[in-house]
Amino acid sequence: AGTKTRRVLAFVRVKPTSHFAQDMIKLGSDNKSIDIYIRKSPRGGIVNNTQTDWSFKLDGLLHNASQEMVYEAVAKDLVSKALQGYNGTIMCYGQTGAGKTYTMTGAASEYRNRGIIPRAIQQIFKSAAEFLNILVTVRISYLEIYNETLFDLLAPALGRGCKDNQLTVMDGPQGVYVKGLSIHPVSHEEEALHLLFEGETNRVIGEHSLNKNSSRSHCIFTMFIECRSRDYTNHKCLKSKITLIDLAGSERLSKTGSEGQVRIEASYINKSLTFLEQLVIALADPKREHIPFRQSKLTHVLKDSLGGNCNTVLVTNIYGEAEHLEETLSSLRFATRMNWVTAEPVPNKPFYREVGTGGPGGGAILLYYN
Ligand SMILES: Nc1ncnc2c1ncn2[C@@H]1O[C@H](COP(=O)(O)OP(=O)(O)OP(=O)(O)O)[C@@H](O)[C@H]1O
Repeated sequence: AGTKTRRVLAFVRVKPTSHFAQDMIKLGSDNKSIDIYIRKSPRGGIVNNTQTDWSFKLDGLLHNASQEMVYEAVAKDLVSKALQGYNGTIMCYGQTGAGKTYTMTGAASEYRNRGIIPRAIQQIFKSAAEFLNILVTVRISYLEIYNETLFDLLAPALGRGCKDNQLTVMDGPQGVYVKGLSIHPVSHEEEALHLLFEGETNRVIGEHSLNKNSSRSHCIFTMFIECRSRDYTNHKCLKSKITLIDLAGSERLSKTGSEGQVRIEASYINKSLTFLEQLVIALADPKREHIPFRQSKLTHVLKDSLGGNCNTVLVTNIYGEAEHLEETLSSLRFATRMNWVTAEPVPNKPFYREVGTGGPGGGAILLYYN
């Protein structure tokens, strides 16, 4: 019997605009393809040398889609699978200002504009409340990678750049983890949202010509989920994690007019995204023996999420305007590279948890074994 395989799902979300370049960007009527046409320019240029037409196949095109529609298409199934023991990763990639943070976290202005993270939190706690015999526990961490340094967004007191408290990526027997990163148990939706909000306020935000509130870092929000029977004589547990990643924006330095610190940040961002791309190319090649996970902090942290046993979804955020076509093309190329075939994820194995005094959730002494 052949091994079952699945693809990493690739969605593209087009930022709403009144200047959509209809003659250059054609969206497939089935919402599963995008064609790009670029007229040859006598001056040449990066995209104007030989090829003028491109066609990209996707798992879903999100155009004029509400936050709710995006969540339904991209995240809902992955989150319910997580409650059945499957790990899940959703990652937003794209040009600066194209809507990654809007997609992942959302806009605070209106409740209906909340993004994937708050909706995933809501789905988990809503499902947990509906499970009669299963107790769900959730823990949260929020990591930021800024200029190749790791920061704990939920423990700002440790200080940005404080040498004594540097976090490090470690390869452990249960996979990759970040040593020193705080992990917070949460028992209801509001508590989780509060942590998300706290982390958001600690992010590094910069301003440049394409985005007034530009995320200058990669941010990784992780929910560690554990499901166990409410029947205390049965200590079987099922563990999974959902990793939600808002990558820093790819950008051309000339376009954003960046200088000084912003320029330094941009070169770190671009370098780590290039390593991410190299990683994705290596993962997609079945003949490749060496997978370059350790090239950057981002690729190392994402080792399990991208290379491991995981449902993975990529959302590529693009602009619809002609002036951004070159970056749009490069983002779409990344999206289709990401669309590689991978092994079918399997649910994590249940394990037994010995509960000491205090009972489940109440300061129990915990021992893990498979
Ligand atoms: N689909 C959308 N609908 C409405 N507003 C949007 C949408 N996408 C993005 N925006 C708005 O555009 C602006 C830039 O978006 P956002 O900050 O999400 O971009 P980004 O890709 O995260 O950029 P960076 O990489 O610079 O952080 C924000 O004001 C955001 O609210």
